[in-house]
Order: sequence, then C-alpha cells, then structure tokens
Amino acid sequence: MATILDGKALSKDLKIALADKVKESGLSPKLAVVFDPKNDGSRLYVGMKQRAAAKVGIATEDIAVADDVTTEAVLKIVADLNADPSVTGILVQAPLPEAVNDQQVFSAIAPEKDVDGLGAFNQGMLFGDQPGEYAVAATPQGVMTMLKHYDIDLHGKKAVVVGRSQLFGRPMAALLNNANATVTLAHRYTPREMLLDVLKDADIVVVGVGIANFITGDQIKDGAVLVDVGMNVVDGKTTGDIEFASAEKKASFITPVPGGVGPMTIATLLENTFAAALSQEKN
Ligand SMILES: NC(=O)C1=CN([C@@H]2O[C@H](COP(=O)(O)OP(=O)(O)OC[C@H]3O[C@@H](n4cnc5c(N)ncnc54)[C@H](OP(=O)(O)O)[C@@H]3O)[C@@H](O)[C@H]2O)C=CC1
Ligand SMILES: Nc1nc(=O)c2c([nH]1)NC[C@@H]1CN(c3ccc(C(=O)N[C@@H](CCC(=O)O)C(=O)O)cc3)C=[N+]21
Repeated sequence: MATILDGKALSKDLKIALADKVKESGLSPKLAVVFDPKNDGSRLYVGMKQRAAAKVGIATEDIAVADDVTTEAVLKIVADLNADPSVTGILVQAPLPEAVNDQQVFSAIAPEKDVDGLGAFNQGMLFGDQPGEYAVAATPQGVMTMLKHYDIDLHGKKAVVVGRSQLFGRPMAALLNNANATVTLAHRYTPREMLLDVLKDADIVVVGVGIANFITGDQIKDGAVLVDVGMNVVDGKTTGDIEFASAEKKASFITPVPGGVGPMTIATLLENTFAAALSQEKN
C-alpha cells in the first residue's frame, strides 16, 4: 500500500509559515496574473491563487485578456507590469488565446518578476544548474519540495518524466537531473513500446500529459514513486493522469489528485512571489 504524498497538508503548513514571514517582513508583495478568462481551467486556478494569496498577505491583480488579443498587446501589458514598482511578481497563466506566442510573452517578463520561472533567463539558469537566486516553475519546484519532505532520495535513481511543457515537464526534467537522477523525458513522439520499456523499471515517474488514466499500475515496478501532475475532469470529477486504484497497490509513494501536486503549485508560486519581494527590496 503506497504512502500518500499529501500535498494538501504540506501546502497548508507552507502557507502558514509564509504568512508569518510576509507579516514580519513588513513588505506588501503583489502578484499580477495575466490570463484568458475564456479558459475554464485558468479561471479556476486564478481564483484559487487569488484566495490563497490573500490568506498569506500577498495582494493580487488579475488581468483578463480578450480572446482576440495579439502577442503585441500582451507584451505591452507585461512591459507595463515590469515597469510598475508596486508589482512584485508576474504570472502569465497558460494557455493564452491561440494567436498569442506564449514563449515570447514568458521571456518578456523581467527575470526578477518572473515568479513562475517560465522565461528564457530563469529556465537557462535552471538548465545550467547555476548558483544564486532565481525562480523555478512552481509545479516542478513544488514536486521537489514534496519529495524532499518525504525524504525520497533521487541520487542515482532512474526517473521518467512524461510531458515536456515549459511550465512542467522541461523544468521537472532539469530539476531531477540537477538532483543527480538519470532522467528520461517522454513526449507525444515517444513510441508506446519505448515508454512502457522505460516505465517498467523507473524508480520515480512524474506525469503531466492531460490524459486521464494514462498510466496504470501494471506499467510500473513495485515500490516506484509516482507523482501525478495531470488535471482532468471525468464525469464532473477531477482526476489525474495515473489510474490511482491500480497504481497505489504497487507504488511506495503516490500523489492523489486532487490534493497532491496542485496545492503545492499554488503554495510554491506564493513562496516565489515573496522571495521576489525580498530580493527587490534588497536591490
Ligand atoms: N497540478 C498542477 O499544478 C498543474 C497541472 N497541470 C496539468 O498537467 C497536464 C499537462 O499540462 P501542461 O504541462 O500544461 O501540458 P501541455 O498540455 O502543454 O502539454 C502536454 C504534454 O504532454 C505530452 N503528451 C501528449 N500526449 C502524449 C502521449 N500520448 N504520450 C506522451 N506524452 C504526451 C505532449 O508532448 P509534445 O510536447 O510532444 O506535444 C506535451 O509535452 C494537464 O492536465 C494540466 O492541467 C499543469 C500545470 C500545473
Ligand atoms: N504559468 C502557469 N503556471 C501554472 O502553474 C499553471 C498555468 N500557467 N496554467 C494552468 C496550470 C494548472 N495549474 C494548477 C494549479 C493548481 C491546481 C490545484 O490546486 N488543483 C486542486 C484541485 C482543483 C479541482 O478540484 O479542480 C488539487 O489538485 O487539489 C491545479 C492546476 C497551474 N497551472
């Protein structure tokens, strides 16, 4: 029977500690979120972030973009936020409307305000495992915080990451590599047989593809650590990319969906925002 990686409980503790730190600092951090209000997931997550931020003393400013917005118009919004001294952190919620070049927008965020670590500068720092302070994407960073909390050793282990988005898979693979795991990064063009072959003896599997029950218990080895980033709604119920019932019988540790990676993502984003406020105050 697997130990549950309880992101909900851990994120609660992190937010209590963070609220104290924000209060003691006397700072007034503000997180600006640019998002597409037509995207249901975005509306849901923006609301969750807003409520969680308020509880720890971080102000939020949510900027909804029209569905015909252009890349240039979003770049202008980001430029204004970069120049606004009252704005500590900027999050561009993916996906933006189809016509917008997300990557170009992510990289236009001033690195010191890029609290989701999606811009080329911060991703480059992560890829190169550079020393110093820089923001790392909240989802993969939250996964690493959870693994550390449960003393899960990554050194020399075989890790498989499925999904290679800018906000999850790519930084996830970089973090596991920096932790000295041997990492396979699978994606849509990974042949099914090859995926099954790497999964069967993986010590840790982190999946975020957005396909319900994409990974089942029979595909993983006994004792594997399973982290489910997936967020799908099936018959009105939120479910992950891992078929929990069959997988938890073989895994040593497993995240639930909901209650696993999601809450850690939000807590980590808020920690990144406060860290940005501290470094901006110093400079
Ligand atoms: N809990 C949380 O905090 C978060 C949850 N999510 C959830 O994670 C999931 C992924 O989101 P996101 O990272 O934005 O991913 P994207 O939707 O941007 O990309 C999906 C990724 O999965 C890969 N993929 C698609 N089909 C397959 C397949 N059959 N086999 C292997 N790989 C495949 C794609 O490969 P390719 O690159 O080749 O197209 C791509 O890299 C979603 O359900 C999202 O809601 C996302 C962020 C945070
Ligand atoms: N720049 C950017 N950064 C992101 O981090 C980002 C993004 N864009 N685009 C969309 C995804 C999605 N995402 C989630 C955050 C929290 C939960 C979460 O807390 N979910 C709850 C359940 C919510 C429910 O029940 O539906 C849970 O897992 O317990 C889920 C998904 C962040 N994203």
